[in-house]
Amino acid sequence: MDDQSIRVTEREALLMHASGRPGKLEIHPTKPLTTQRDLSLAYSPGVAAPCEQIARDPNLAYDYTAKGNMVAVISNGTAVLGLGNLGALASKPVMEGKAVLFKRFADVDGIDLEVDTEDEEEFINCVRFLGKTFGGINLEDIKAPECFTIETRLREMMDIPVFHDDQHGTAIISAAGLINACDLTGRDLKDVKLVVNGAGAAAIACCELAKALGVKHDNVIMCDSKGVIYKGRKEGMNQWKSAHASDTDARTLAEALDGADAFFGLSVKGAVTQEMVEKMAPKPIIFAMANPDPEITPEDVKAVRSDAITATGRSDYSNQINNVLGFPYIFRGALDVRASTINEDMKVACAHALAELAREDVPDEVAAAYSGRRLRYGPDYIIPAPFDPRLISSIPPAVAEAAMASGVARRPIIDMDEYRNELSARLDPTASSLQVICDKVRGNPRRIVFAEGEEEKTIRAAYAFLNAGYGTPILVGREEKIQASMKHLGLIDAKGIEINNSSIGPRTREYSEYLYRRLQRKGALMRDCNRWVNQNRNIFAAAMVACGDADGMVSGLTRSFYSTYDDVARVLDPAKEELPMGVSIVVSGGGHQTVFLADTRIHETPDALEMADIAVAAANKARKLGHEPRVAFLSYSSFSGREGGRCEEVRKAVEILAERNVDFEFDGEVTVNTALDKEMMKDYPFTRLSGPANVLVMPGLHTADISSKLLQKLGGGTVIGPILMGLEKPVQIVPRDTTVSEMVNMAILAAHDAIVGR
Ligand SMILES: NC(=O)C1=CN([C@@H]2O[C@H](COP(=O)(O)OP(=O)(O)OC[C@H]3O[C@@H](n4cnc5c(N)ncnc54)[C@H](OP(=O)(O)O)[C@@H]3O)[C@@H](O)[C@H]2O)C=CC1
Ligand SMILES: CC(=O)C(=O)O
Ligand SMILES: [Mg+2]
Repeated sequence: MDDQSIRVTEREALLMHASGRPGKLEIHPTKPLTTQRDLSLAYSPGVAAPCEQIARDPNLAYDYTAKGNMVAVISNGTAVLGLGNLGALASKPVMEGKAVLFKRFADVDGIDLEVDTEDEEEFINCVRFLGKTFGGINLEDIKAPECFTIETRLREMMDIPVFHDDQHGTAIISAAGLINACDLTGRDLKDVKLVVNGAGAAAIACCELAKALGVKHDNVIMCDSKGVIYKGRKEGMNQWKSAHASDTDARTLAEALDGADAFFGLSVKGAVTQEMVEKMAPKPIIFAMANPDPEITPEDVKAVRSDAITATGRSDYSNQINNVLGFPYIFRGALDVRASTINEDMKVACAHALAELAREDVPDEVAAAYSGRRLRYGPDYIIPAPFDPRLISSIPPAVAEAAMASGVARRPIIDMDEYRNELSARLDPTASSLQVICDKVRGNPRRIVFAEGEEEKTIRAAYAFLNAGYGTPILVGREEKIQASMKHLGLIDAKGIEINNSSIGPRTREYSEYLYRRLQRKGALMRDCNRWVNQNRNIFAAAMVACGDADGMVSGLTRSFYSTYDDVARVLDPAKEELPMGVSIVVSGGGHQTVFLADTRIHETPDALEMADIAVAAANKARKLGHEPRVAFLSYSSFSGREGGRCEEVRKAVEILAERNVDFEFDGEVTVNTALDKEMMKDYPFTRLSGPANVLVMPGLHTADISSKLLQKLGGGTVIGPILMGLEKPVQIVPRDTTVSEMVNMAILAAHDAIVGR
């Protein structure tokens, strides 16, 4: 794996799938269902009205139901990744995964359906009769040759796009990669000698699209498990393989690869050896796309051919040729024009759009996300990376335009620029920004000390932090106890974790002296400092950070926030001209609305000046995470003019900010329902806020803390934080009910602060 690789263990993957609500999906209603009236509208009797309308005009299903944004991911589990025929049920984790990728990358509502039959006819009937429910059908992991007949017949029968992702998704991405790899190695597609290993769903489709783009039939050799598919071969053949049989003397993959320019691996792990690669033409193009393990690893290629361009299907190497770059965006474009099908023109348009995007200058936000990697068009960057936020606004328009031009769009898009804007707004910038943060930390690993190092949750978080490549975790605690816990937890290969016992650590004396210098005139004796450093793990950890032995610290699992914070405050000061405070990020609406709440940590009853400072710091944080801040100072009334009490204090904060000439919108005092509602805001046409607020400055800590926790417990949103800000060194204090993932996230945020400053 390359320097940026994120390693995950089997155990971590199982824990992730089993934690909380099992699996990766749940369903959220989009309409309120709280009152009798809601029920009467959404269900009987109200629901009769849309039913009757749709019975009269089936197109209205797109207006009155979720059909138009819903894609079924359907499999029978006969070719699960490269793992073989695992059956319908065992394919469910992959299908759930594809469904969440639809949502994450293109805001398409994916739902997985596992159909328990290997009988073609039964499968076809099942999908066909379910078809009315969906705007599109994504067939997945169905083995060849049945997949060809199944898809062809369903496409004939159904009036919505039916797309076998392993065929066409893979074909589109590999074609985009091939176009660019040829460009970089000075080859013309018509001269490329291509070897395809595998003759199943993915391989046949990749080969067909490559030929459609200009690769000559006579220049392609396809192999399957029995070797080269040559003209006249009888064994293990079918009509789809026959169409690609070549006139060649080569009989083995090794013979086929001798002198070949390019290789597509769509077969199984380890099918290619270094000796085979050695015999390929200069600057060979090697796409080893079997999942999860490629036909040959990039390391093995590099050891024998430093001139090769390599790609795999995995996210932990450069050049990921995986259909995740295609299916979310292809369906997005197809659904948005209500395409009746996904045709060749749409696929070719998608391949070209991907290839072109990789050649464009990579904007800072994307470059930051992959810091450490060379993200300039070249051998290590032939195809956009999956987290590139430009994909959503670049690929669906190309697909939609091709659908319109080829006459399969049932609702053409009139204003393409407007459409691009709508597409960008579909992605929650918080998710992309957090990804940027994670990748930045992986490119600049840091040392993070976990004060409660003997706790199982902490040990698991440290292990995950290490394995994901974020840096070196330091656990404060007794070595034997931590080692025993690691053994009990089955955490192997944890060599990169450091353990530091506060009472016998090599630098304990320096830490005590440091503390004494700070506190000697504040009533502390040297022996107090010795005792604190030896016995209080928060003080010890904070001293490590203060003395430069760690870049940041995480604690909070076993004690209340305030007792942890008080310990830390004995060792570390607020940053110069900054106010220590907490910001909680609330992501709701299925990831489509993000608000920042502040101060959720420190100031019990902030005065006007403090509220103004809190607003500035929270607005900066929002901006760093990709949101243009609109700050609302909250209260229980809107622009009431009430004198005295909190309302007046809040209004004063607004006045202070007005005098400061800040570069973001703000206003108040305002109630939270007005602040978040464009319509209610219209009652106050004079307000400085041009849209719903996304930074909410709370009038006091009680309301801040209670509302953020209520949102977390009852609101169905995700609450990140509170993130502690304004200390001279990065410290994060997690809530006692934190999860391992949240703890890792906090460690990442501490590491990120250490890299970029707070
Ligand atoms: N990176 C990506 O985006 C994608 C990657 N893939 C990967 O491609 C592979 C195939 O998937 P898919 O087409 O859906 O599966 P299929 O079951 O349809 O096809 C598998 C093919 O692999 C061939 N094969 C098996 N072992 C060997 C071998 N040792 N040498 C040569 N060929 C062999 C089989 O040969 P035979 O016909 O003789 O049985 C068959 O033709 C998987 O590893 C999958 O993960 C698939 C889709 C997307
Ligand atoms: C990526 C994918 O779809 C597969 O490997 O089957
Ligand atoms: Mg697949």
